[in-house]
Amino acid sequence: MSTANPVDRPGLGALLRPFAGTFGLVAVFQVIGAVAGLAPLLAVVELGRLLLQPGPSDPDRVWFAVVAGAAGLFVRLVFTAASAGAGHLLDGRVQLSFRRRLADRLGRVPIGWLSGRRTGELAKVVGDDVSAVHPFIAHTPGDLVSAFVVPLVSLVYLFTVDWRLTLITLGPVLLAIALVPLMMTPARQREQAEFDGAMGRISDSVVEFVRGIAVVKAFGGAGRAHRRFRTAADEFVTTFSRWVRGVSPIAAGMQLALSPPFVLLVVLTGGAVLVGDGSLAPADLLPFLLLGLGLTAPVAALGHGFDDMQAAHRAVGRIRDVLAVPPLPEPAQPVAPRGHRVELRGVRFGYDDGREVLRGIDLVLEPGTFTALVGPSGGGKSTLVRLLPRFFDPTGGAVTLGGVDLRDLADADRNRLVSFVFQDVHLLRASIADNIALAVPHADREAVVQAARRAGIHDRVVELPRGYDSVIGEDAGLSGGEAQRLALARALLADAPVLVLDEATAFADPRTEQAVRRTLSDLRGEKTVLVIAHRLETVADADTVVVLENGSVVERGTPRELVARGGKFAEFWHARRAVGGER
Ligand SMILES: Nc1ncnc2c1ncn2[C@@H]1O[C@H](COP(=O)(O)OP(=O)(O)OP(=O)(O)O)[C@@H](O)[C@H]1O
Repeated sequence: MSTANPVDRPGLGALLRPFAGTFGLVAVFQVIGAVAGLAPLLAVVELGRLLLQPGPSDPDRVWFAVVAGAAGLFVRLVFTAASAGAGHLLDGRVQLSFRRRLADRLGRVPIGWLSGRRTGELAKVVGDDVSAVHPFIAHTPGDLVSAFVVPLVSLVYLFTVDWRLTLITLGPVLLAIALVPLMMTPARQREQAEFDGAMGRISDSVVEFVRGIAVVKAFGGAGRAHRRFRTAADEFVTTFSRWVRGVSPIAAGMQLALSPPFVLLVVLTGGAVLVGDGSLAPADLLPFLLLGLGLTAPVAALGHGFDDMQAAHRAVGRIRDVLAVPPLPEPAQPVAPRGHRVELRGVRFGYDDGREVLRGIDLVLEPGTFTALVGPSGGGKSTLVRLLPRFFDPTGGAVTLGGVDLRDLADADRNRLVSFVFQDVHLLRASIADNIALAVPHADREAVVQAARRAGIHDRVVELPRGYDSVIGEDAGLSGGEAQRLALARALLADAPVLVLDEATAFADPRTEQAVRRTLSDLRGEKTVLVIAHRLETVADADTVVVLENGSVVERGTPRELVARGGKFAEFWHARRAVGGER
């Protein structure tokens, strides 16, 4: 249910713009360091020339060459270290900024979007994906810049020595570049796409298998699950060999062309011919042998770290996807609610697939009333109740609270007025007491215990080794139903006048069912309750029953009226009665 629209994705350039100055500095340092790195090579060339020439050599010039070479080496060390240091500091700042932006965005996206994602998926984006950007920021720009500048400077120098041998020295690089288009033919691209697809299918089948391992083991489907993986792996082998067959001759050709022995062979052969016919001084061959090897660096640099770059590119894509999720618009000037009457007017809603799940709902929840929502599975009940705490905004119509559209209400007002208990309860790794007192952090222990009692979870809590101080996930593991009752205690302590809940599993434990039902009926008149009801007792207690089918309200009225009417609700009622009034 990604709501990310590619058009809204912030570009990498926009994300990195605030750091352009530092990027520039890193690149300049790197260039100075890399160019200075040529000095020792040129010093060796100069020394070669001086020492090889007939007669005694000028000691001043020899010393100058040695000192210049050493100075170049020193400058190279200082500037490369400065560039690496600045690059890593920059990386730290970029990662911090990405994480801040992600945290800010995640704090403002619809709760419904968050609850539709696995925690691990978002943790990966904020953690691993941001870290994967490291080579992109700290290494690649500097490496690439120097990989191009150094050969360029070398080429200029070599041209001044002998243009013919320069062209010969460029031969291997040109050969490698000429092979690049062969990597991009439609056939190669098709093979690459098939390869990526096969990789994807393998990881999907592994994830599916691992995720479902408990179910697969319990239902004895291991053979089938393994078979999916085997099929994906077999298919991968075929695709992989086809890909390798197509690409390896070209890759090998490029590697050969760029390899030092081949470059040396070309330079020596060309040099030998030119020296042989007397048009090149033997000492002039030296710079070509030393600098010629460096000319292949840019092409090799393009290949090196390619996987890291690709991984970083994909990671940035996922970061941009999250940053592109439209946040829930916040009112510029929040309007204060008057009371807490809830009204849904012509509410329509569809998830990202575009299918309408709510098709024009009109519903009023008067303060202090108890409304039960019933209807067939998939009718839209959960979607409807989630609109009240603004998990999503309706795509049409409006939900108002205290006469104010939820979109014009300050978050704090909404949170003060509406609390909810749904099935996907999130508990913090904190004490039971802190979890219950989430919305009221200063609540005293007595109030916490009172709320827990009303939610039917107190007896279970005191059984735990450290009672209310037991830390969830460390001292205590709670069942789904227990977690929901804890969430109910949280909601009761928050004491919001509107309570929205899904009773599906809240009452799973028959021992506490009575207590919770009693609490819910105690709330009559005190709170506005909207409950997705699964039990006849709950429905029977309701002031109003609303039957939701296929996204529309098909019946509404008191339970008695609806049974008498003999429609959908009466059908539901009699069917449930027939199975003993249970779910
Ligand atoms: N996050 C989602 N993304 C896309 N479609 C969804 C999402 N959640 C629910 N739906 C679809 O919306 C429709 C209504 O679902 P909803 O959960 O609101 O129904 P429900 O009446 O609460 O069903 P149940 O009683 O089975 O919980 C269903 O067709 C469902 O497939």
